[in-house]
Amino acid sequence: MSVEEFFDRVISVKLPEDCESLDIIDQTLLPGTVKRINLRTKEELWEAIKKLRVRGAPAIGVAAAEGLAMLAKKIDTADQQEFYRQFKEIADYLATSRPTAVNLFWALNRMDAFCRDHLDLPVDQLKQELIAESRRIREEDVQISRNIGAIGFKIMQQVRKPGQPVGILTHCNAGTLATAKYGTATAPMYTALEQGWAGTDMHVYCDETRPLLQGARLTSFELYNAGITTTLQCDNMVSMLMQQGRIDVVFVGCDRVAANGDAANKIGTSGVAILAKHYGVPFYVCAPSSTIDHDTPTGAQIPIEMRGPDEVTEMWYKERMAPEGVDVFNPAFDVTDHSLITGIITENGLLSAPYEL
Ligand SMILES: CSC[C@H]1O[C@H](OP(=O)(O)O)[C@H](O)[C@@H]1O
Repeated sequence: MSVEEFFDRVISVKLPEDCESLDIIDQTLLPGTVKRINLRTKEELWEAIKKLRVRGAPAIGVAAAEGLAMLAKKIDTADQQEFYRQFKEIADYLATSRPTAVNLFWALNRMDAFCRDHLDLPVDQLKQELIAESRRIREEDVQISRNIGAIGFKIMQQVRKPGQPVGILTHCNAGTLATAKYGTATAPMYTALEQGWAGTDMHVYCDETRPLLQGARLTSFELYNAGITTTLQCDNMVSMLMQQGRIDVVFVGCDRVAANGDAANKIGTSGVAILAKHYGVPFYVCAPSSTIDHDTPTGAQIPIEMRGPDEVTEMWYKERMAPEGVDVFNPAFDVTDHSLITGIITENGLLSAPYEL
């Protein structure tokens, strides 16, 4: 299967030409079942984001933009003010689905601003323009990933030991499934393939990423199917991999970068960063500039989504693996201090400390 065929198979969000629904791969069923579902209402889209059927900061942004355009097309009025009232009501509702990934709010705000700036148009024409704007957000995300991939591929070439595949560790899924196409943390790997590297020129170690196992279910699924040498490990095995010298570089995605460079990403990322610092492994955050939140001064102000206990105690087990009623701590993200980040790879270039974003 070619890289392009692979992308076509796993593209996570699609807005069909008729714009009657938003079609997503239900990521909660992966890797065992690749099933596309058609979202037609704001409630279905909200639930899909909340339950991580569509997930990953950039993919959530694209889904929100294209989903909002799809829902706006169904608003039944010719009056611009009434159209905007209903449009804004949908956007505000979608904004309540998840709190941490800033791309959700960035995309909704961009669509809202576009709508307000074009309210002079007849409603039917405005609907088409909103669809076009949402597709621009998608295409921009593809180009953003390409730019991140090009920078990350250069880093891979720099850290590769002679005669060996470059050892890469990643946490969670910041791949094709989390974006419009190339991923962010995986963009360097896919770029390497497009630049003629063989899958055996790199060896990617995927953290399973408890409790929702995005690394096991999604990243290893993506990379293994793309023909890249892939190893899956439990999150508590990272130290040994680094101690054995197997990891040359860490690439992770992110959900929000604060103005001082602190980065929120999937829970467990900050631990990886601390280990990388200890073992002298370069640690890069791959961040579309839309993920950088200039209005949030430090990581301490980033809202961290807290999720339910079942994801920890019983979601993946035949029997409960903890006593009924035990208290469970289940933050979906943590914040990596900027002092632990070697560089932030954005579509506009590689940012290094001190971060003044
Ligand atoms: C391309 S960044 C994706 C980012 O989003 C993931 O969170 P979730 O699976 O809860 O949506 C994770 O933090 C990834 O790094």
